Amino acid sequence: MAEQNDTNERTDRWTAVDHYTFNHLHANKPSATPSPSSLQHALSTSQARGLPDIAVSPSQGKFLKLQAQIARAKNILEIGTLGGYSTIWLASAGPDVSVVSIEVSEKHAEIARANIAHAEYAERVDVVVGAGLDVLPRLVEEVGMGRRERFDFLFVDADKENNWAYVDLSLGMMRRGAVVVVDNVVRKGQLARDDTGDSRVEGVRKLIESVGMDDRLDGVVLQTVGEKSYDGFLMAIVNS
Ligand SMILES: C[S@@+](CC[C@H](N)C(=O)[O-])C[C@H]1O[C@@H](n2cnc3c(N)ncnc32)[C@H](O)[C@@H]1O
Repeated sequence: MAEQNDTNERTDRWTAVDHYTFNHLHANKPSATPSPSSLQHALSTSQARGLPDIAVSPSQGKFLKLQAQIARAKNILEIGTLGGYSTIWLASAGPDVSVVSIEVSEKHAEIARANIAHAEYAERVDVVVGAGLDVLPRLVEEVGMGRRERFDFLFVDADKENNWAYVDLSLGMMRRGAVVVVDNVVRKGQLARDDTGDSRVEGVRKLIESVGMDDRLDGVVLQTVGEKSYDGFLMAIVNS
């Protein structure tokens, strides 16, 4: 029965709503930023180069852009670049926005840089190749030495096992009132189970429980459905 979704898989209805709304609110709008053609280019070159189809959806990308604008973010940190699709959305939050995006794969980073350049954001985006756990301490040191500004916005979308380590490390270089967004935290509802044996679910549970115990952060999880199935974001604000 079409209206039911017992397996939590994507449905045509969720996809149709995403397409309908995104087409009206962005893709068919002449003034849309980033340009729909640059977004499509990023997705099609990523697919042609064999990257997995695990970028945020168009509507989720726009949500990230709007969240960054609401936070008046100028310095954005992203962990997990893939082909640069979400990076392009984040860079589009304003002409004075800079993005540092950390990616462990040299190949992904190379594709991302080309996609970001095609979208005309290369001057404001630095794709850093390396494992998040190696790169973040270097950035913390640079911020501590005053060689780099504090970040206003963090988007975490890499290996889920290290979600909390990424947020914990990044807090040392974020300003008070900064926003943290972590993708893929609901995982088709597996989040509420403690017996999955899935290290990614365990990574997300550690994130949720750690944020809940940490007075530096105030957070919430929003469940989402859409063309990328049933999942959700953790959003938090940095209190201190
Ligand atoms: C879900 S994809 C990112 C999607 C991208 N944020 C988007 O929406 O367009 C996850 C990316 O994280 C990268 N990654 C995995 N482990 C990592 C690590 N330890 N450090 C940095 N990046 C990592 C993967 O290579 C992959 O490109």
